[in-house]
Amino acid sequence: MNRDAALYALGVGVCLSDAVDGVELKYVYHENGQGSIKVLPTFATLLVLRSGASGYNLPGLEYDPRLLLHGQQYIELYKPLPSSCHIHNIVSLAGLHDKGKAAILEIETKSYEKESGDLLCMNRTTVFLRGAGGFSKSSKPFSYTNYPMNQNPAVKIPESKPFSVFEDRTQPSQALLYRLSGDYNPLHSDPMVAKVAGFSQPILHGLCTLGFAVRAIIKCICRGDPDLIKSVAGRFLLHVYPGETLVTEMWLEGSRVIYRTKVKERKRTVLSGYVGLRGLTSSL
Ligand SMILES: CCCCCCCCCCCCC/C=C/C(=O)SCCNC(=O)CCNC(=O)[C@H](O)C(C)(C)COP(=O)(O)OP(=O)(O)OC[C@H]1O[C@@H](n2cnc3c(N)ncnc32)[C@H](O)[C@@H]1OP(=O)(O)O
Repeated sequence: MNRDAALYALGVGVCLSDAVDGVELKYVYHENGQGSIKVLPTFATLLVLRSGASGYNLPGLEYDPRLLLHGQQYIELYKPLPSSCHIHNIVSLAGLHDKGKAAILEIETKSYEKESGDLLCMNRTTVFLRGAGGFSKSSKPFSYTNYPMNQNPAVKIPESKPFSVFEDRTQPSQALLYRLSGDYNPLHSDPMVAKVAGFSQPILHGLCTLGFAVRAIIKCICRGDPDLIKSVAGRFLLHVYPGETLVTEMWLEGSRVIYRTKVKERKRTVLSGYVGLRGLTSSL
């Protein structure tokens, strides 16, 4: 897993503009005799891929996998992720909604460390299935959720000036590097597949964009300490093309950071959400 964690870190832009970055080198290299590298909290999103399932199969729900988009991600972290362990996942249905033009499916995955039996993290993945809605009566569209409203990633962005802003340029090859962490969906690598899905070229994985945004928060708000991250919520609002520049704006609201990520070249918001922090004691 050490190698997986380092490969993931490179995929979400660690040391992209500075190969000896003082706060990020620890994610890819263990200096000073450290036994292992530090694992980024958003590495938790990859643990979901270890469930072994290749699709979302729900009897009666038909959809075209080529039109599937990642809609939202919610993560709870219960302890820092170890750099090496075996994972046992428990997967359940957290939500299903008929939006007419689309169906929204929410899958919850709890990841346990096999050796200790400890619950490491929970991921709630929302997928937006374009063209798969309309399976219930339009007078009362079906909607089921099994989690509290305060875990909804949709946020209201403050009107005040952001507390901090961080800019990072993704590489044209970013998705090709990120996919090596295990999400091999051809939407991110194959121009023909991307065209069928409605894009002019392959798009970046939503979880890659989220990884860039959370790294920005760790740098600017957590003073480089990834263990301060308790939860992460993000809603993917628009696709990102590899090579575009991500600008993440951050606002502090108590123990939460509200954030918004824009693509600089197109001046469009692509992601927004919040990050829950633990133990942020000193004033910033
Ligand atoms: C057995 C299971 C094992 C578990 C396995 C888990 C595997 C985990 C891997 C998951 C990987 C998934 C594949 C990854 C793919 C990608 O990474 S795709 C790239 C990232 N995503 C994107 O680029 C999407 C960007 N967003 C958009 O393009 C748009 O927001 C949209 C999703 C197309 C929606 O836009 P639009 O059609 O204009 O919607 P609206 O008309 O505004 O809203 C309609 C209703 O839908 C709600 N909604 C809108 N956006 C979202 C969203 N992002 N997430 C959730 N819900 C959304 C919106 O609120 C509306 O609802 P109502 O208000 O009730 O009407």
